Amino acid sequence: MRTIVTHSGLAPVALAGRTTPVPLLPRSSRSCAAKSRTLHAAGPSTTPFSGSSTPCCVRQSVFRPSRPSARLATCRAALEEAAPGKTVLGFVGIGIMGLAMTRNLLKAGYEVVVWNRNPDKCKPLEQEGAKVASSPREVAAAASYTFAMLSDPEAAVDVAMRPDGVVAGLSPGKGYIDVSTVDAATSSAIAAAVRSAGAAFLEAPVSGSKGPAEQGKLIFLTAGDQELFSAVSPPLDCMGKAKFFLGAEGAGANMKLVVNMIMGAMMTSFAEGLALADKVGLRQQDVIEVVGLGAIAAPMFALKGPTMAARSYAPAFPLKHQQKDMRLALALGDEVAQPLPMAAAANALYIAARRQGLADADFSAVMEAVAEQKAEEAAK
Ligand SMILES: NC(=O)C1=CN([C@@H]2O[C@H](COP(=O)(O)OP(=O)(O)OC[C@H]3O[C@@H](n4cnc5c(N)ncnc54)[C@H](OP(=O)(O)O)[C@@H]3O)[C@@H](O)[C@H]2O)C=CC1
Ligand SMILES: O=CC(=O)O
Repeated sequence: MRTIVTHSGLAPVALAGRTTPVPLLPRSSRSCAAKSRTLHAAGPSTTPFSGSSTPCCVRQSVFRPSRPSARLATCRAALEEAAPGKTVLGFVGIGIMGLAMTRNLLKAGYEVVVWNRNPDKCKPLEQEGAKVASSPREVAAAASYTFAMLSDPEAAVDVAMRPDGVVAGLSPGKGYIDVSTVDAATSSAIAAAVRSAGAAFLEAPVSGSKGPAEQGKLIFLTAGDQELFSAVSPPLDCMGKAKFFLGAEGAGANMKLVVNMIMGAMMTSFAEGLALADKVGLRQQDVIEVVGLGAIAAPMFALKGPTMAARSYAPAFPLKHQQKDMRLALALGDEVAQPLPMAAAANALYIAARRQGLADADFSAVMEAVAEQKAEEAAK
């Protein structure tokens, strides 16, 4: 696991312009930490647990953090480092990602309490040793640290704030880690509610899809309460290969939107290339190979190219979520007057694909918004 703190170092030394390995992982997480490295980069400092310092690159107007004094007043209980056999973890949102991530926590020996809106999705985890709760509040009440992996801002707010939501089960000494992809304002609103219950908050959206989630190779883009980041480093290490602490909440959400905006535009460009190649009589497989050998080679093209050529889109990253991310990134650009014409064009294609009934297909199904219709569909 690589840990990169671009905000304030967990170790005293931070070097600008390069990253330096610092073995900082706890003994209790040795089994997961075998794959880990800890790296620190320069950045402004903050008070641990306050989440109150704002890196110069993140605008207050974008993520609207709650008042630092309020946080310091409510977040005083010390957080114990999570360890298998000692710490109960919670997980709400057992979709494609939540299922794989919870499995890795169970495999590492953690006791995990889970909840999902559709309870059927918890059944495989129950068979693997998880306890199933009847509400998000019950999860948070039973666990020291509760993770959430939910579709979108609306779901994230609802599961946190509803009467039997996560916040109702929180108290001092507990923490809430929202790993969903949401916008900074949503994350800040949830953070404020969590802190008003005396608990700590970490936003920790992930880069990496179903495969990396299954393999424990996600990249966590975290921000918020740094003491919580330290406390949950062992479980993060079980689920991921790298983790960044980026500062006050909002920075992780913004980083995730930047990364996924790039990914979304790359995918539409790739789909257009495959479609054009087909139109002019080139073999798509040859295009994939040529692209893979040159400067624009990307793991995503190598992974998705063959299935796109086969017009097959089993969902790993649902298209509706990629379109949500484009929408949120465009709103962020709007807020800070950053033109994003490529992202806007790509977003229009994802919307077109949604209209074609492909919201639940993999996001590579944006291919269908640009490619020649399949013969059987054209015949309808
Ligand atoms: N799949 C991927 O490759 C990646 C996804 N992400 C992000 O992770 C998040 C989850 O993605 P993924 O697992 O793929 O998505 P899924 O669609 O598989 O899962 C979504 C989860 O959210 C729950 N949910 C949705 N709406 C509500 C609601 N109103 N109340 C309660 N629960 C709700 C669903 O419950 P139910 O089962 O009952 O519908 C389900 O557990 C998204 O924010 C996505 O952008 C990030 C990185 C990679
Ligand atoms: O959010 C999706 C991903 O692959 O990362």
